Amino acid sequence: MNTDAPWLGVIADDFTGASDVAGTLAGAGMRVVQTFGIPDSLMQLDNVDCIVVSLKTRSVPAAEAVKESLVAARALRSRGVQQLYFKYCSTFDSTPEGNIGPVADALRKEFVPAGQVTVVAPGTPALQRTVYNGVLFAGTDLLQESSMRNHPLTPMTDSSVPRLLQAQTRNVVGHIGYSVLEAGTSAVQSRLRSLSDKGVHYAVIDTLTDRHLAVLGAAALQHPLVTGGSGLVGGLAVALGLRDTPDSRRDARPSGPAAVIAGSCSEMTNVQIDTFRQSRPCFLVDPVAAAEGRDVVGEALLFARENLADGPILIHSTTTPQEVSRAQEELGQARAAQITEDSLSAIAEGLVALGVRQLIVAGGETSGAVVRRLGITTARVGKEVSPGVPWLTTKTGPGLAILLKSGNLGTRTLFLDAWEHNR
Ligand SMILES: Nc1ncnc2c1ncn2[C@@H]1O[C@H](COP(=O)(O)OP(=O)(O)O)[C@@H](O)[C@H]1O
Ligand SMILES: O=C(O)[C@@H](O)C(=O)COP(=O)(O)O
Repeated sequence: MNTDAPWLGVIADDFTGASDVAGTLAGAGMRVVQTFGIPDSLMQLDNVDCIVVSLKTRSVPAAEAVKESLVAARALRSRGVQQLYFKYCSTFDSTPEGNIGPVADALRKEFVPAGQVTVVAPGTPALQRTVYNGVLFAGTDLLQESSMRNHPLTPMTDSSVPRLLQAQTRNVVGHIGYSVLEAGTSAVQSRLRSLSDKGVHYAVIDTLTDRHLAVLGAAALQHPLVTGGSGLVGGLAVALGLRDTPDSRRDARPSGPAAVIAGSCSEMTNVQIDTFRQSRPCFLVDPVAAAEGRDVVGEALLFARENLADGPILIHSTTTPQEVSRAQEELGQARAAQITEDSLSAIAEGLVALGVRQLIVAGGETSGAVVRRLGITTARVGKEVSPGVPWLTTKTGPGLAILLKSGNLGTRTLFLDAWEHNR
């Protein structure tokens, strides 16, 4: 695609979710740039098909999330993007107050013609997230019975997407079942029109397969605003017919000393750390000890100095749900998260000063804290190591190959073998 203006402008509510969507678009042959924070008008973002803006708005107060998302959307529109995409988690990570509903409401109000329904499609089959009769599944588990029920910041205890969204908005939430998706694009378009005519503002869409997402992508291609997980951007790309345009994957990526920083307490991150630990050294950062005044940053960097020369190292606060509860009881949820994020981002800064040039960060909030601390504002999106997990090459801040891993994404050996994909 060679028009001057980018086709798609994505507003992602966390940094790993942004990487996920950026990797999906790059995998579909798009030229993608990922920004961390809102791009100002001077930022060079030329010759791209998609701009993915990473925000850290999933767990902040709703009013703040709305304000930032609107500014991001306006910045994207001022660069001529044809379609806006609000990317939230495939497990609909949110609280009863938001922030998915309030942000979507605000974007609708400014960018969607009155009376047009907006698509809501968290389902991302490539990540084993499917929506059936409006109910969200993570693999074979109902969302509320999956490990997401124990998330430190956004525990998910209901699986019904219409019910979750309706609690967050005064707008009317409807649903389109998978049989309509099976019937094809015209059937979906006509059902979307009929929901609009009935005064419905949001249509939660069943998505069980990539074929459903391709059908939905074709049906929603002309919508000024689309919302969902990373699956639907793949559907839009298929509908647009884009394949194999020259992309950024030939960028030379930095190599050199390698480290993992993990603040994600998700099930898969725990498994990935257990796998790494069998052959490589790990260091645990305890937020309670940090709150008591222990120099966890200094200790972690001493560990790094002693081990970096031998190969990748891992520094984590990742722990079991029981240990997270213990820290939260001691410090409060917000303070435990803040201390952890502050410690891990200071450690990341120290690691870069020690010469680390390949960095994996596990966890969306954690990635937000680390990337901000390192002063990185843009990155070119490259090879996916596994679905939703691409290497990025920083264009500002320290020259790094950086991989931002969502809590539950990636294979169990990711921390050991991702480095081979950074070539
Ligand atoms: N040991 C811990 N105790 C309490 N909170 C923690 C601990 N380790 C990490 N956290 C916090 O849990 C949150 C994990 O969220 P995030 O980084 O987005 O991971 P994920 O991608 O798995 O959702 C972060 O705010 C992090 O600071
Ligand atoms: O949609 C997804 O599953 C991911 O892109 C995502 O947003 C995951 O968030 P974190 O688990 O908080 O990294």
